[in-house]
Amino acid sequence: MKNTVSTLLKQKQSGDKITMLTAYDYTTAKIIDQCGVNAILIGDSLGMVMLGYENTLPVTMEDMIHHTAAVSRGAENAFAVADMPFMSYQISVQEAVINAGRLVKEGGANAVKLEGGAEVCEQIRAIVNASIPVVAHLGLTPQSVNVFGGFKVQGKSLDNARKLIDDALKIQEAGACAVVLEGIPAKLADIITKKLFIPTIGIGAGKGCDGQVLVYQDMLGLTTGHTPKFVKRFADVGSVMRQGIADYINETKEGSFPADEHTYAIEDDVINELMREEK
Ligand SMILES: Nc1nc(=O)c2c([nH]1)NC[C@@H]1CN(c3ccc(C(=O)N[C@@H](CCC(=O)O)C(=O)O)cc3)CN21
Ligand SMILES: CC(C)C(=O)C(=O)O
Ligand SMILES: [Mg+2]
Repeated sequence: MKNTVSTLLKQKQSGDKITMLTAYDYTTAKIIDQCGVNAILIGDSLGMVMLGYENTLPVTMEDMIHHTAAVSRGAENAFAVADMPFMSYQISVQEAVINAGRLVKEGGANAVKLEGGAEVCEQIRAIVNASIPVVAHLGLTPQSVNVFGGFKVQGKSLDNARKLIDDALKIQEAGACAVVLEGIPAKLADIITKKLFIPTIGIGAGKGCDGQVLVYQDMLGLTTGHTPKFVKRFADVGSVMRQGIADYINETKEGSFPADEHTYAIEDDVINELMREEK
């Protein structure tokens, strides 16, 4: 059965932790969906993990629709949430509604996610009024990387923490159905989670949140280089891939691949006739 906004709300109420992972393509979405993950995020992190950009800022609406459509076709049960890319919702409320609508209409998303608090409440209200569920995103909001001066933990000072609590209440009041809390102290996330009736989904925000989200390449050991402190590697799929690819190279070079079982046969009289003609 397809998960919905009310499934997630009931999970908060009953204390059943919400699981969310990112996906950017059909094959991966299908595996994640079949495992029983509650929600799939088509994150604008795709700019970094799928397209190789330095940050999420270059990601376009076309990129998001392309990947969201692929994931939606694989998300049979999981609630599919699509990120609104940088500059697709900041300029005006009208543009925000148009772009949210495209992610649902052309991408098949069940909800959209956008970054920010008080400053995007008008957009949240308008998108929700258009019958599109909105997930908010507070704390280390990666689209603000140039303001933060890097991917830095937020909400450590009293003023900043107060602002985040206030933003959380405001986005809830504006109609958000859930909120991602990213890169904030666990004890602050606990306070916000207790104050809100909508579910909080944490990434680098501790175990007190109503759910967790991770980028799947991070949790499966597919990403290299610096990984944020909040990443746990649940498997080392990167090593499995490297070994499989090394074996393919070796067996192809030495001639043991392809074997008879990977090869198509032809009737003897057909091949004999062909060979006679070739002589
Ligand atoms: N692969 C991947 N995983 C993610 O979680 C992710 C992306 N990409 N791209 C979009 C954003 C960017 N994110 C990031 C990226 C880096 C840090 C990071 O390195 N943080 C420091 C915090 C240092 C501090 O302020 O104390 C860390 O060391 O954890 C955090 C979030 C989260 N998102
Ligand atoms: C890290 C998550 C929350 C995200 O916004 C993304 O993957 O883009
Ligand atoms: Mg994102």
